[in-house]
Amino acid sequence: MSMSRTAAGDVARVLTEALPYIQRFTNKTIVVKFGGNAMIDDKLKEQFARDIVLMKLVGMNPIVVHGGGPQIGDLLKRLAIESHFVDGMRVTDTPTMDVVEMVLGGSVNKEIVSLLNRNGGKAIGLTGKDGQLIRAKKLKVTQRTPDLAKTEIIDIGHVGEVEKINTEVLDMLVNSDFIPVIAPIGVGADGASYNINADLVAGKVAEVLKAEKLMLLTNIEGLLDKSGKVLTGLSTEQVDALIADGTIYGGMLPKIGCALSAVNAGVVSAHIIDGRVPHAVLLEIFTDTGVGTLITNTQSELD
Ligand SMILES: Nc1ncnc2c1ncn2[C@@H]1O[C@H](COP(=O)(O)OP(=O)(O)O)[C@@H](O)[C@H]1O
Ligand SMILES: CC(=O)N[C@@H](CCC(=O)OP(=O)(O)O)C(=O)O
Repeated sequence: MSMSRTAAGDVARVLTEALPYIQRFTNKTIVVKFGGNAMIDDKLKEQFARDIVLMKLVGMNPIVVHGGGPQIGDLLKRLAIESHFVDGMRVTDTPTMDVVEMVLGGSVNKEIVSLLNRNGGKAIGLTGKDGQLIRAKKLKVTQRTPDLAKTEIIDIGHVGEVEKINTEVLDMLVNSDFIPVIAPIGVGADGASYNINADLVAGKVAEVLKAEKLMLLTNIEGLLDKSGKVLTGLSTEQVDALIADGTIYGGMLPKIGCALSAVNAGVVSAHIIDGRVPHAVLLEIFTDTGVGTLITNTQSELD
């Protein structure tokens, strides 16, 4: 197939632009959270898989952590089990936990593994139970009483927080050129299963592996301000103010919380990216045009 001179020029420009990024990120760990909402379109899923495989082929170490909230919601609905959220976390009773484990550890995880493998990668799917990858404990949630007079602890069931990530399993896989695909299910000291928000797992994995980047793919352009405009870059202090005034709420709360704690723990940058944009991952990694919101600890990165 022949190419016009302009098209060839465009391709050459894009490839040249990619070169410094390939050099900068060789051998670096990049944790990508694939959100359940970004996972709905077949074409986007295929493009996502190709982007991850490409990263691996040029020498980066991508690690995928996936969500599956909408997919869990669909099965719960078919089973006529009601579900609701507190601060972006699904209240998880025992029947709900069974469904969460079935959907995240089963169909969703295997679909992503299979997509990566079909596109030339070597992917291995894991839940936090495999090799005790994610040790978890029950998450304690505090909420203000309706009269706002005091805070109280509320029970949201089998929802966990990460206690420890067992990096041994991940190191072993990455050193053998596998792409780990992690479902956000934790295991307690007694073997119990915990439902963990996928953003929180991705953040912790990025922290313990001292990742270069944490990329959170979602179904919105990025972090929006009060007027609905994307905030392209912001520092930790700015985020605190946006939470306090209610601009950040619901599912964005755990996302921002984990992005902040990751950059505070040494991850170079965290990105909230619009997973509805074709090849969003590729654009973020290999081009000068960032997509979405960048959160970093270093002011210079934002200038
Ligand atoms: N300031 C904000 N900017 C953008 N989205 C926000 C903001 N505050 C709350 N949200 C909500 O957070 C959602 C993203 O979280 P969530 O639905 O849990 O995504 P995912 O399934 O990808 O993890 C957005 O679709 C939006 O409804
Ligand atoms: C505790 C909690 O809320 N767990 C999530 C786990 C899946 C998830 O995080 O999926 P998304 O990233 O697609 O939202 C849930 O049950 O939906």
